[in-house]
Amino acid sequence: MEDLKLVLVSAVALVREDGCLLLAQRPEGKSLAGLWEFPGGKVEEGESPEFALVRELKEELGIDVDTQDFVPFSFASHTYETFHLLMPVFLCRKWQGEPKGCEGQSLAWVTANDLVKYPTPPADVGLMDEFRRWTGDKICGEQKLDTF
Ligand SMILES: Nc1nc2c([nH]c(=O)n2[C@@H]2O[C@H](COP(=O)(O)OP(=O)(O)OP(=O)(O)O)[C@@H](O)[C@H]2O)c(=O)[nH]1
Ligand SMILES: [Mg+2]
Repeated sequence: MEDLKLVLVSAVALVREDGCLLLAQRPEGKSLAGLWEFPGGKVEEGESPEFALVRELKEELGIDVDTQDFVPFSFASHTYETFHLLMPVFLCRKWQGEPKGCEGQSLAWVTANDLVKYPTPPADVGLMDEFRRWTGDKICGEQKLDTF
């Protein structure tokens, strides 16, 4: 267990003006295929998590983002069978372009309430709960969706 390699993956909660969150479905042939995840990918040698995310969002979704528009949200630390995943998750509400599944993956804009209908990788379960709470706080705190 202690011999597992640490894999650093950078991911993002892209939140639309109406408060919906973008989920991407892992394509056939990849590990955890069919499960719904935060867009992102592995941080390569010499990259910052933010830069890796800018690159991944261009490759996977065809959108342009500015690292200044990333706000740290949370992170996952999860032991899989063959590696340990450390995944910072940023929040981002501003980007250029319309997200598309550039690698053949399906995309879905999901309300916080509907997140339960989208099965996620084991590492993401707590993060989805956290996102739901975060959204609930925004609405219950008399702040309307347009202040997201
Ligand atoms: N992007 C992303 N990866 C996640 C999430 N949750 C989670 O366990 N992972 C795991 O993180 C690992 C790396 O993600 P990835 O497959 O997106 O990496 P990548 O884009 O660089 O793809 P590649 O390695 O095929 O080039 C995978 O084992 C994946 O299952 C998540 O919410 N988003
Ligand atoms: Mg990826």
